[in-house]
Amino acid sequence: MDTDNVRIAVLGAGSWGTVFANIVADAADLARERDPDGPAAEVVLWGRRSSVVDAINETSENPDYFPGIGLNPRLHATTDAAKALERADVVVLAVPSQTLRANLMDWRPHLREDAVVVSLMKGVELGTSMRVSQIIAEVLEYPKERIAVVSGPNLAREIAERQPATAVVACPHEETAVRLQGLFKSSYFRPYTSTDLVGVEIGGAMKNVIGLAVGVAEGMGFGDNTKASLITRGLAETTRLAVALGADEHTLSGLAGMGDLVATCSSPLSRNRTFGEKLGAGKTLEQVVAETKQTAEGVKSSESVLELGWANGVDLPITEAVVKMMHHDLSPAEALVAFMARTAKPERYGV
Ligand SMILES: NC(=O)c1ccc[n+]([C@@H]2O[C@H](COP(=O)([O-])OP(=O)(O)OC[C@H]3O[C@@H](n4cnc5c(N)ncnc54)[C@H](O)[C@@H]3O)[C@@H](O)[C@H]2O)c1
Ligand SMILES: O=P(O)(O)OC[C@H](O)CO
Repeated sequence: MDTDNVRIAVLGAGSWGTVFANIVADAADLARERDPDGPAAEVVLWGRRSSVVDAINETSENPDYFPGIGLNPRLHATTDAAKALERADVVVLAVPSQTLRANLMDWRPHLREDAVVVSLMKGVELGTSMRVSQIIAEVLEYPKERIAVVSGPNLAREIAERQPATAVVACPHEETAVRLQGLFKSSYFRPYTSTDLVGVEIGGAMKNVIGLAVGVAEGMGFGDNTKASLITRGLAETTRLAVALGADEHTLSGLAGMGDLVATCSSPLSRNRTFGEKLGAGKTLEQVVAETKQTAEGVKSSESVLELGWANGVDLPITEAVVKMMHHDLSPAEALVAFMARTAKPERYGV
């Protein structure tokens, strides 16, 4: 991949795809401002719905997700995936993790053979327990040098408002991560690089599951001690799984681990935390599902994460409680009793 006149396609015009495309367009403007004769990046956003795509092109706004927030006027959108992917050097994926495999099969014929593919997704596939980068590698048959992930404390709405934020761009091939970092760095978005793809992806997927648990605690009326306990033990659980899968434990105390966990578990903007909160406050699962219009990845990924834990001999008690509440009719009150009755242990993350 060359950074000269790079064409970037962002696939998925939901909340994060829209905001990320905007970051990249703003980053390109900044690069142009600094070096008017230098290379220029061009960004195109693919969305399913023509009403959203038309609004972005005509008003530089995504009225469904961020009414009233101006997007970069250079950001162009299309409903034609083939057109978005035409000549795209970098393809950024922002659809729900559970639909990705089918989406990639459709998009595969239009992808350039040498494109770099970047996942913004925070989930683990049901049925296979594959991380998103593994799905990409399998479906597209791309080498690891051309598959990257961006993750971190990135609540889309705050970044739509151009509030300062940080993230991690991870790729086992450091050179790719550094090139992407250059393309994604704007005045308000600061990406760091990492080569620990596994740690970054597991951190992103598991913070959604722990966010659900913290939301349930919030909904049940518990205070900060309970939430801090879940966050801290949630991080221990996340680290345990990530390390068992080959990650560096330090990644989990970074932005894609603790950083994202804290943002998700503290913020009313988090869909996962909000989902859990409604359940904890007494709504039925059916009611909460019906009210949730956007992707709350942790609901489905809790099951695949738990299976990943079982397959690797890793105990994931918070994840297990979440799975029982989300999929096996265990009430939040019953989950709490079972959780607190567990055998006493030392604090180390490894147990
Ligand atoms: N929203 C955030 O703050 C945020 C931040 C970082 C990462 N993420 C991650 O980004 C990913 C996308 O989340 P989002 O927040 O943009 O979700 P969203 O629900 O806001 O948007 C999802 C998008 O995918 C589209 N979509 C749904 N089903 C589809 C299908 N079958 N085929 C193709 N497209 C489909 C929707 O139309 C929508 O445009 C998730 O993995 C999420 O965890 C979200
Ligand atoms: O709204 P959530 O719970 O999907 O979280 C959004 C981002 O992943 C926070 O970093």
